[in-house]
Amino acid sequence: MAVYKFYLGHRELSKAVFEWDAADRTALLTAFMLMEVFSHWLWCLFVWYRRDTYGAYVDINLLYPVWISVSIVGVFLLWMSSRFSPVRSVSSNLHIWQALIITIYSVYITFIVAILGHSSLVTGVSLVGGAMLGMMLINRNYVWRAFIGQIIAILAVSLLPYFGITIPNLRQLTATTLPPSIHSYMTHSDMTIIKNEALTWEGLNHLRQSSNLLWRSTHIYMSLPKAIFIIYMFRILLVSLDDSRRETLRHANQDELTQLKNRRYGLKKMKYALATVREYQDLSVMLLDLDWFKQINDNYGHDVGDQVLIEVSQTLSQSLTDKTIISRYGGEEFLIVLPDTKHDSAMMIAEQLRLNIAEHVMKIEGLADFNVTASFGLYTLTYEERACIAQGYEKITQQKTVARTSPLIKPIATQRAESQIASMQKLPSDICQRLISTADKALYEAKHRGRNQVVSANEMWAEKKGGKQSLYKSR
Ligand SMILES: Nc1nc2c(ncn2[C@@H]2O[C@H](COP(=O)(O)OP(=O)(O)OP(=O)(O)O)[C@@H](O)[C@H]2O)c(=O)[nH]1
Repeated sequence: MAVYKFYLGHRELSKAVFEWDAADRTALLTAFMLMEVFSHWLWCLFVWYRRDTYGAYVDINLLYPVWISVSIVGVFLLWMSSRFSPVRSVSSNLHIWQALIITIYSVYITFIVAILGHSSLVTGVSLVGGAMLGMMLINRNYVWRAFIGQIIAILAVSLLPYFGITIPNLRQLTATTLPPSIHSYMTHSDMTIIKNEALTWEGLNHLRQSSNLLWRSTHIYMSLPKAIFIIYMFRILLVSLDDSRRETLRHANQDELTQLKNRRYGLKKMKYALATVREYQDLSVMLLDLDWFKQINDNYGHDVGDQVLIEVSQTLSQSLTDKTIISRYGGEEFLIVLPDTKHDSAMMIAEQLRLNIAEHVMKIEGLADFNVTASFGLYTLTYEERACIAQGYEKITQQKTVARTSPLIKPIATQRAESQIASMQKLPSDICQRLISTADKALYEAKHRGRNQVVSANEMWAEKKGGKQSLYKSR
């Protein structure tokens, strides 16, 4: 078993523990149980060693059978943990062992809780913490059943005295206050002390305080280390969950080959950029497509094609700022969104990118150096056009809303909610697609004009005769 890996940091350890196979995790849980049982055994030893002092608060006659029971459970768990290697190969056996271990532990903990006088601290930590730890390490169904069984058993043990059944208890009862008439409040053991010795008020008080101190310390000793350990394990689990969540998100948003954002995430970021663009800010969109990329694949092979895609992606990332949204839109096509960028600046950026790609020399082992080029289609959505689109869109939505609603006056809450929605949806939902398809038309034109160049859809429209063109009127 890989428990020796505790020298690892908690992040590494978390990975290691949760990647272990089921038999190792069961063995780890057994080791935890064993440590707990051993701590109980040490407590018995301590009380027995100081029996002259603690004999007044602990039932020493009962301590011996308890000690023997704790020892038997300890030896049994020790034997079980040594049996995991053979069990590992037969997985069905492992399930039986898991069920057995958790049942024995539940019965044992119920016994300890009852025999110690139903400490709420020990009960709480054992029930909740033990179940949490168990669920992290072994079959959750077994732990869940054991948890329910333990609750029923602890409830039963607590209620039995009300049905006249007395359960042996290690804790000797002592008076907790000094009433005016001592005899009517004394328990049997206190009465014995009073009969044998002349008990003073201070003596009784001392007895009460010492007893409380012993039992409180016992409950803390039996609960806190376990609670700290379980919280530590839980932290490890959460670290591991955080890591895997981050990893999943990274995979969901990133293109595996180029490490750029993927199409889905690029579009999501673009939508967000459009929703948060400020008044008087323009937004530019570029589509970039490598030229004659099929020939690269055909001439040099798919691996070289992949390498080209990686290097072009690196050139893009290195040439653009963090604010720019760069994503792999398709095979050899990239989508670049420049928030708060005017048309002229966007043209300059695109031209610079084109040069950077064209000047980058592909050095591939076993092949002569070569260069690739790219064509660019660009479109800038100016704030004036955005305002026009938003206005037109608002009119349409208002008309639709009036047609749908009754002439009755709407409640203020509804009006407020509607105006909020309207302000959030200022632009039509297909705006991203429109922007991209407009940039795509410019890209097509760039290919048509001979490739390795930047074409702006805004300039294309300006050059065209016959009326003003715009994103929603250009068909
Ligand atoms: N190596 C590699 N090739 C890819 C990948 N994705 C798409 N391709 C290839 O990219 C090529 C694109 O070819 P075309 O669409 O004909 O474009 P082109 O050859 O670049 O020609 P133009 O765009 O007209 O300049 C196809 O052969 C695809 O198989 C990829 O991830 N890796």
